Amino acid sequence: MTERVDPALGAPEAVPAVTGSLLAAIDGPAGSGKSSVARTAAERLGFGILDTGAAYRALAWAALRTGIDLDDAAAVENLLDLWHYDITLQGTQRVAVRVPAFDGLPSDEIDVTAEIRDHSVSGQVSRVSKHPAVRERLNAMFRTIVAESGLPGVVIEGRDITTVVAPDAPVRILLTARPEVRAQRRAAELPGLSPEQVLQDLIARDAKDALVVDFLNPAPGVTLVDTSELDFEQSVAAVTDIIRGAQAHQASARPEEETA
Ligand SMILES: Nc1ncnc2c1ncn2[C@@H]1O[C@H](COP(=O)(O)OP(=O)(O)OP(=O)(O)O)[C@@H](O)[C@H]1O
Ligand SMILES: Nc1ccn([C@@H]2O[C@H](COP(=O)(O)O)[C@@H](O)[C@H]2O)c(=O)n1
Repeated sequence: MTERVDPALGAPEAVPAVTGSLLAAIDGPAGSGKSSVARTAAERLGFGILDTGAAYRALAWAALRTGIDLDDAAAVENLLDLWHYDITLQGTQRVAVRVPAFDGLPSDEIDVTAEIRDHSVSGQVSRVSKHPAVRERLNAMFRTIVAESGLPGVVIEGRDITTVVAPDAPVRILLTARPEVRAQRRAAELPGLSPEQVLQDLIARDAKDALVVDFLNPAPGVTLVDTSELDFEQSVAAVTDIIRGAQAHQASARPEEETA
């Protein structure tokens, strides 16, 4: 399912509450398995998955392509006024942006699914995610996407989902692993880079991102899932078990609510 969202419509006062379907919020540092583990868990549960980092990456990609200064909050906000952003919540992930009226860019939608994972974007994305006003706009967009998804459940993953975007979600997980373990796993999918280089990059990005939000320590009520000693399947099972537990709890609480 593809959602087209205009962030300009997502001003804080216009944002629908994140209610209805079961929402599972997952945060974690770079390379902790948010995309892969959370996505597999969501698929097994029949839920949608909203990868919020993809929006920051797409915004950084668009800023780089249009030549604006990523450190200039007003310029990045102006870009948010002009772009359209699409992301799939189910099936193979597809991320697309349309940025009209910029030199050298076609006004039609561009599929950026692969390009936003490039090292050149990963290395610059923290420059757009550091702006509080940009975060507010994107957070409003995320809440709108979830509220309008019509899905029985959505897993939403990022850095500040358990604390800022959906602090009332019935499931809130901080997914983590030791930096060396994360670097080893990430290096296995990036043959050109050594684990040492990947570790340096991960640590540098986490340090920049941690200046803005805390995704290294679980907030009160957030369940810590450390996968350092777990394989992929065990990690997925840990996450799905927590979500299934919340589903069962919600189902058992519902008849009481209805008769109250
Ligand atoms: N428990 C695990 N055991 C083995 N490999 C794992 C485990 N968890 C994640 N991985 C692998 O680690 C790599 C990084 O995971 P992933 O891309 O999902 O992290 P991420 O948190 O989304 O990273 P980023 O924030 O940089 O986008 C992937 O290759 C994934 O398959
Ligand atoms: N909720 C979020 C999600 C992401 N970011 C920023 O985006 C970058 C890319 O995120 P990935 O999950 O794809 O690694 C990340 O480094 C942050 O700068 C964010 O700020 N908040």
